[in-house]
Amino acid sequence: MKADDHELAARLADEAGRCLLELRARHRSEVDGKVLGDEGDAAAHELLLAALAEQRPQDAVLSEHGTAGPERSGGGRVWIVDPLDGTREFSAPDRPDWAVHVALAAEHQVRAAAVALPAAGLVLGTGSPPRVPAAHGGPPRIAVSRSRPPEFVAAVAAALGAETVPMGSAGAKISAVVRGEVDAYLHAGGQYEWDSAAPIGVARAAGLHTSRLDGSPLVYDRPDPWLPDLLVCRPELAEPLLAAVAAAPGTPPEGSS
Ligand SMILES: Nc1ncnc2c1ncn2[C@@H]1O[C@H](COP(=O)(O)O)[C@@H](OP(=O)(O)O)[C@H]1O
Repeated sequence: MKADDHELAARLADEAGRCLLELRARHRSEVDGKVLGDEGDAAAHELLLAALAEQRPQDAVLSEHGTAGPERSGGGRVWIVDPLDGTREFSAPDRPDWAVHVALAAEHQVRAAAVALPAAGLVLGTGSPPRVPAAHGGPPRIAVSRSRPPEFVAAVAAALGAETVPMGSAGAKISAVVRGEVDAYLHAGGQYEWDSAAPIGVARAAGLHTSRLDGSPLVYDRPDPWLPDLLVCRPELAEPLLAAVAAAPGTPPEGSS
């Protein structure tokens, strides 16, 4: 770990977020959503890869849009980045639920991370971990994908007397747990390491529970970046949520990789 890895993660997430905001403002009325999303993905990816090549030339990089730097070597330093998480939401007018993810993993764990929420003017990072607000006291609120909520989530919510809150972007949903806007985020059905590495790093640093849906730890920098399910929640909800997931019909088989 270098002393300023936390600071670098936060600065790069912020810079990529500003680039995306500027692009979105400039092109909003001219191009369709798909083109805007593709341009945003490419611009933020190039910015992050150029900055990491300059600042950390000896580290490997795994981005949603390609790899760079030295080969990944089981457990070495690797930056896992998602230049634009929530591309669909970025491409829609005025939606705030999209994010930039920058994480550094070593020994298969996230060691430093930052998530920019550019539309909210926020960067959450491990350098000064956010404080999770006190529980709101009402029924638990579970964030789920807007477009692909897991089928079993209704049964899980019913078991806990919880309500579900559809939202885009894994980073925005995990940040919503960190910020106390919801109490949990549950995902199944598919995702890659870059979708969760940075926000999971921030959530852990903030003291939240993070795991796979079978309760096992989230492991990063594996040869195959497929990481299909996860749970982030307030610590007191982990046990009841994991039990409800295990009991719900149609949940992923244990340890599904
Ligand atoms: N079943 C699935 N398979 C692959 N990726 C998925 C997925 N469900 C969600 N994701 C990815 O996870 C991120 C958050 O999705 P959602 O908003 O539905 O929760 C999105 O990343 P990108 O926007 O970076 O592509 C999306 O592509």
